[in-house]
Amino acid sequence: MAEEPPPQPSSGPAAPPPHSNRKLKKKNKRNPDAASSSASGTMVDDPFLFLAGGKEGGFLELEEIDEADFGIIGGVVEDMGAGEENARNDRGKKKRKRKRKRGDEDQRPSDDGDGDFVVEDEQKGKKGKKTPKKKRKGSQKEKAKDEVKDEESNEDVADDNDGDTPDDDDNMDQDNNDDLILGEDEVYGWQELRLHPLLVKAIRRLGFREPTPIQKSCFPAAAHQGKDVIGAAETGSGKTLAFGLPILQRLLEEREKAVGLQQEDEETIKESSKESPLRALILTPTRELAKQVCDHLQEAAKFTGIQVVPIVGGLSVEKQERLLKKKPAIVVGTPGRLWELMSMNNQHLVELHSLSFFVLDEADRMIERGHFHELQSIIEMLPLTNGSDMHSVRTTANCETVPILQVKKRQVFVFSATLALSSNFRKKLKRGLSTSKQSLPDEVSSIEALSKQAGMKPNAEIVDLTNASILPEKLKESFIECSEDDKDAFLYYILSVHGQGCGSFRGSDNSILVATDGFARGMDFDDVRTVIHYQLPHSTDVYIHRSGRTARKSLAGCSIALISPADKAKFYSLCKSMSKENANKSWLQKNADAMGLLLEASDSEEERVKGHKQRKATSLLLQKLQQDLKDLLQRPLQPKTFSRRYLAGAGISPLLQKQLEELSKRNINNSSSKNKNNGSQFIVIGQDRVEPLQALQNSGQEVCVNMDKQREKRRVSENWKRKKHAEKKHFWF
Ligand SMILES: Nc1ncnc2c1ncn2[C@@H]1O[C@H](COP(=O)(O)OP(=O)(O)OP(=O)(O)O)[C@@H](O)[C@H]1O
Repeated sequence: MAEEPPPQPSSGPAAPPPHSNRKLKKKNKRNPDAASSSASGTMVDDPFLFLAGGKEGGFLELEEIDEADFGIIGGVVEDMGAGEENARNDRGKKKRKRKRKRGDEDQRPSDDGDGDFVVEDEQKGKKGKKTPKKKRKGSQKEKAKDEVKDEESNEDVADDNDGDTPDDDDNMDQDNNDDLILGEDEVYGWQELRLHPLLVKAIRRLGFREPTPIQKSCFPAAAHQGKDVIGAAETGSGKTLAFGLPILQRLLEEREKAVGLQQEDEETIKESSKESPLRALILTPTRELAKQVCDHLQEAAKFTGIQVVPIVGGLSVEKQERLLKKKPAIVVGTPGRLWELMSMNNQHLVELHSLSFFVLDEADRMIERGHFHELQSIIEMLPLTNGSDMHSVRTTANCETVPILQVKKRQVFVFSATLALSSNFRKKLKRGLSTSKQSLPDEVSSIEALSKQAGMKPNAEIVDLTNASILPEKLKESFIECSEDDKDAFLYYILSVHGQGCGSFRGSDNSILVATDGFARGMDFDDVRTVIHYQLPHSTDVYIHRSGRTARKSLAGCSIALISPADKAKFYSLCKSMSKENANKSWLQKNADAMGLLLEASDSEEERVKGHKQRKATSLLLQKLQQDLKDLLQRPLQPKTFSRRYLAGAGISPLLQKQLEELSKRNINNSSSKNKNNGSQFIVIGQDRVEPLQALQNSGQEVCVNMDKQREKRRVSENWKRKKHAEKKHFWF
C-alpha cells in the first residue's frame, strides 16, 4: 500500500475509491458529515481490482468483515425484477439521451471553497449548445471525447454565459414533435388536471405519464382556485413541478385573456411575453438547488416563451444583472444573492407590484441559521396584498406591469420534505393577517412563522403527503455495525462494488459523489442506487434528506449507515424519532380504525363499501405479512459458519492481500459450482458485481436456501443421535 498513489481529493466528482484508509480518514475529518452516493472511480493498476468485481467477481462477504451485523431497519424486502431493472435502464437512457442533447451532462458539483458544492458548469456554454447534431451521433467513444471537449470549451466561455437562459431559438423554434416521448393519449392523467396544452406538450417531451400525488393534490387548489399552498411530500416526489406547473398555468391563462382583450395573435403575445415584469420569485436554500429548479422549470416552460432565470451566489453580479435586464417572468434564486441585487436597487427585482407568486422551496432548510436575515429582508420588500397595491400596479412609473385585470392576489407556496404544523396553524395565519409585518418576531424560526410572514392566507391548502412514510416507499434502509476504524474498509468495499471508471457524475452509470449535507438536500440525480451515511447526521431531517437522494421517482434504492460505537446514541435517537414521527402521523387513522370509524364522514355509500373492502384486503395482507415475518424471525440472521476474517484497519499487508486473492478464487469456484454445492452460502455483496441493494433484496432467498439445508442437516444429525441412543439402550438391556 505504501507505493500506492495518493487518493484523489474528495471534493471532485467521480473521485476514485480511496486507496488508503489513512487518507480516507483524513478526508472525512475535513468533511465529517459527508454523505456518499454510489458508484465508482477508475481502478487501473489498483491492487484491489479483484475486490471490485470485474470478470472474476468480488468476493468479500459482509459477514467476513469484522463481526459485521447487517440488518434491515425499514422497508419491505421485495424482488426487484428484471422488468423494473430494464425500465430503470430504459428511463435512464432516454433521459440521458435528452440531457446530452441539452448539454446537461456537463453539470457537476465542485467545491467552491466555502464548504458548499456548486454546480461547476452552471453555464451551458453556447459552444456546447450549438454543436451540430450530426457530430453528436458518433460512437460512444467519440461522444465521450466530445463531452470532454465541450467541457473544456465551456470552461473557456463559461464566464460569458453564467446562468444563461436557454436560447430563445432553442426554446421556441424547436416546436417540432420529434422530441415528444409520449403520445397525446399517454398523458391522460394530466388532462384531468386541465393542464394547459403547451404544458402538456412539455410534459410529453419530459416523458411524465401522470402527475405524482403531490402534483395531483396541489394543482387544482393552486392553479384553478388560486389558493396558497403548503406542500410536503417525501424526497424525490416531484415537488418542483407541484408549484412550478400552477405558476406556468396561471401565467399562460393570463396571457390568453390578454389575447382576448387585445385581439392579438398568439405568436405576437408569445414574443411580447418574453419580457415581463417579475411574476414569480422562487427561493431555494442552495445555489445548486436553485439551478436545478430553474432547469426543471425551463423544461416545463419550453414551449411557452416564459423566461426562467437563476440568480445565485458564486457568479458575477454584473452578469446576473445582464440576465435580469432580459426581464424574465420567473426568477429562481438564493436569498443571499437576491438580497444583494435588491439592495443594489436592481429594477427588475425591486419592482414587485406584479409579483403573483412567492415560493419557498425546501422551507425547512430556509429556516436554518444563515438564511433568515436575507430572507426576512426580501419578505419585507414584498408589497402587501390587501388590495391597496392594486392601485400601484397602474401607477408605478418605471415598471412595466401586466394589465390590472390579470393581477390577482399574490399566492404563497411553501414546500418541504418534512412538515410539522400546529393544530391552530390556520388561526395563527388569521392573526398574522391582522398583524403588521413590523410586529412579527425578529427571527424566522419555523415554517409556520415563515409562512405567516410571507403573507400566507388562512384558507391555504395544506397538502401533507408525508403521512404514510417520510422516506421514499422503495427505499431500503440498512446499517452496518462496525468500529470507527473499520468504516473506511466498509466504505471502500461498498464503493468497489460499483467499480468502473466514469465521466461526469450525471453522465455516468457508475460514478461516485461525495457530498456535503447542503448538497444532499433537494438535488436530483437519476438512478442513484446507494447512499452511504459514513457518519450519522445529528438530525432526523438531514438523515431523511440524505437518504432521499436515492429511491427517487418510485425506483428502488438503499441507504447504508455505518454505525460505530460512538454513533450508537445518535442511532438510537434517530430510530426513536423516526418511529415517533410515523406513529404520530398515523395516530388518527389508527384510532379511527380501532373504533371502526371512517375518517371521511362525507363519503358516499359506495365509497364506504369500497373502503370496507380495502380495509379487509389490507388486514388479510397484514396477516400474511405477519406470518411471513414470524417465519423470517425463526431463521437465524446469519449462517453459523461465520468467519471473522477482516479487511480493514491500518492498511493491508502483501501477505493478507495474497490470502484475499486466494480466497477470491476459492469463492469464485464455489460460486460456479453453486448448483451442485453442498458448502455454506453467505449473503454475498460484491460477488459478480452484486450491489448492496441487490444483495439486500436477494438476501432473504439466499438465507432461505442455507437454512433449509441446515435444517435438513440438523434433522439428519438428530435422527442419527436418536438411533445411537436407541442402540445404546438396546445394548444395556
Ligand atoms: N409526474 C412526474 N412523473 C415522473 N417523474 C417526475 C414527475 N414529476 C417530476 N418528476 C421527476 O422526479 C424527479 C424528482 O423531482 P423533484 O426534484 O421535483 O422532487 P422533490 O420532491 O423536490 O425532491 P426533494 O425533496 O429531494 O427536493 C425529477 O427528476 C423530476 O424530473
